[in-house]
Amino acid sequence: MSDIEESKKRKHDQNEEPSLKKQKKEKKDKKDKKDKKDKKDKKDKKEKKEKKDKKEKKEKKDKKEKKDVKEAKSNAPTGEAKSTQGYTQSEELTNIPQSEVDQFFSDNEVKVEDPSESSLRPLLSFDHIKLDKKIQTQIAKFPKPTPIQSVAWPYLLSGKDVIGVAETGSGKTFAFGVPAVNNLISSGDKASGVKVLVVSPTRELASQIYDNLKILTDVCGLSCVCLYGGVPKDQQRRDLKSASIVVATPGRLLDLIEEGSCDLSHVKYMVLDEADRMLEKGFEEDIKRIIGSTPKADRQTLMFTATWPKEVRELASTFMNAPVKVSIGNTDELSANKRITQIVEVVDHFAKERMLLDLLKKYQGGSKKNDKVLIFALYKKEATRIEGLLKRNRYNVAAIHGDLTQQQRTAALNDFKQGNSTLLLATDVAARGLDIPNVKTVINLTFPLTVEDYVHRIGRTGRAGQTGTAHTLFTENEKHLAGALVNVLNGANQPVPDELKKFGTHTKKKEHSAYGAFFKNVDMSLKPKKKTFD
Ligand SMILES: Nc1ncnc2c1ncn2[C@@H]1O[C@H](COP(=O)(O)OP(=O)(O)OP(=O)(O)O)[C@@H](O)[C@H]1O
Repeated sequence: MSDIEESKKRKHDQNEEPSLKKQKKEKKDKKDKKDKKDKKDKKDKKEKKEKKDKKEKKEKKDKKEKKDVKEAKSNAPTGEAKSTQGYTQSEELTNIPQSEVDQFFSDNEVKVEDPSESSLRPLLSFDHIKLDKKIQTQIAKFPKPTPIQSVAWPYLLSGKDVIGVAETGSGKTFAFGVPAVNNLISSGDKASGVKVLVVSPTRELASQIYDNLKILTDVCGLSCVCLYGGVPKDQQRRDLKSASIVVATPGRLLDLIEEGSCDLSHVKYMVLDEADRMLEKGFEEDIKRIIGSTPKADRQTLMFTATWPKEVRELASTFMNAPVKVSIGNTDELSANKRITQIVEVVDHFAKERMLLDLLKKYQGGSKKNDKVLIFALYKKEATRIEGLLKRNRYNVAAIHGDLTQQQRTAALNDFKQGNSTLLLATDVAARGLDIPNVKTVINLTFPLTVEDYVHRIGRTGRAGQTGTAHTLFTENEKHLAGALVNVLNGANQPVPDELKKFGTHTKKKEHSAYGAFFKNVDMSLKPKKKTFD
C-alpha cells in the first residue's frame, strides 16, 4: 500500500471510528444496564425469598408454640413451670415432653380430680423433685417413685388435701410419709408439739407405718412415737413429750387425749390410712373425736386406701378441704391387684378343713416347703381351732388374732416376716396394710364379711411389683357376696367358676337406717355376727 492509500485508509478509519465506538458503547451500556437490572432483580428476589422464609419460619414457630400451650392445657397436667405453696416444679420436669406425661397417665390409668385445677405434673423420676437431702438419700434405694407417689407428692408438697387410692402394695405409706416429713422440715417449725398425725385401724399396721417413718425421721433428727393398745401407757406418755410425729390406733390415742397426755392442737398434717375402714361404723365416732381435737384451719388432711366405696366418700368430704383425688387404676369399681392369680372354689362348708390340708400340700409341698403361706379365718374361735388342726398335722404355724396378747401377736408376725415360720394363720386383723415380704400364697379358708376385705386380704401377696396366688374356699353361706366377687374376678381377668355364677350376680345394696347403703355386702337375714378380729 502506498503512503497516500495508507493515509486515506487511516482517514477513513478515523472517520469510521466514532460511529462504531458509539455503537459499541451503546451496546455495552445496554448490557451493563441489563446486568445491573438482572443483578438487582436477583437480589430483590433473594431478599424477598429470605423475607418470606423468615416469615414462614416465624409463623411456624408461633403456631407450634400456640399448639404446645394448647396441648398442655387440654391434657392435664401441663408442662408450664408450676409454683404453688411449698412446691416448685423443677426445670427437668417442665422440660419433659407432654407426650411422655400423657403416656404415664394412660399406662398407669391415672386419674386426678383437682377442684383448683392446679394440674401438677407427675414426677417421672426422683430427680424431678427437690426433697430434703437426707430424705432423698433414704428413698434413693428405690429405682423410681411408684405411680401413687409420682402423682400425689406434688399436691401434698403444695399443701393440698389429698384422697389417694391405689392398689394394695403400691407404696402408699411413703406416698403420704415422705411429704409428711419433708413438709415438717421445710416449714422450719422448731416449736415442740405434735405436727403430724397418722391414724391406722390395727396395732400391727400402726407399728409398720411407724417403722417406715422412722427410716426418715431418724436421719432428720425428728421424733416419732407409736401409740396403740395392749401395751403399757407409761413409755408412750414419755415419748409423746418430745414427739412431733404420732402414729396411732384410735382407741389408745383417744385414751391419751382424754387424760391430757396427747395434745393435737398443733397438728398440721393428718392422715387416715386405710381410710374407708376408718370411716366405717365402729370407727366413725372415734375418728370424729380425734379430728375434733386437731385444728380445722391450716390442717392438711389425707385419706389413703386401696378400696374407696362410694358409701364413705360423702363422710370423708366433711373432714376435708377441696381435696384432690388421685387414683391409680380403675378405682370407681372395686378392683384387685392384677398380678395376683385368683382361684375360687365353691365347696361344702364341712369339707373346708380337709381341703385346707390338701392346699398346704399343693402350696408348700416338696421344693415349695419354704414358700410363705398366709391363711385367713374369719373369727378368732375358728382361728384357734384351725391352729390346733395345723399343729396336730405338724405344721409350724404362727397366729395373729384377738385372743392372743399383743406380745404374742407381735412375735408371730415378726417370725413370719423374718421367715422363721412359713405359715401364718390370721383373722382380718392382718387383712389390711401389712407388708410381709415374699408371701407367695393367701388362702381364704372362710370368706370375709365384705368383698373390700377380700381385696385387702389377697393384697398381702403380689406386693411391690411381685406376683402371687390367692386361693379362696367359698361356701353357700357367703352366696350374698357372690355377685360382688364375680365383678372383682372379671375386673382382674380371672376365671369365674360356674358354681359361683350359679349363686347369681345380684349385688343389691342393703340399706342401713343410720349408714345408708354401707352394709351393701352384708346379708341382714343372717344371724348377726360380731366382728371381733382385733
Ligand atoms: N418407690 C418405690 N419403689 C419400689 N418399692 C417401693 C417404693 N415405695 C415403697 N416401696 C415398697 O413397696 C412395698 C409396699 O408398700 P406399702 O406397704 O406402702 O404399700 P401400700 O400401698 O400401703 O399397701 P396396702 O394397700 O396393702 O396398705 C413396701 O415394701 C415398700 O417398702
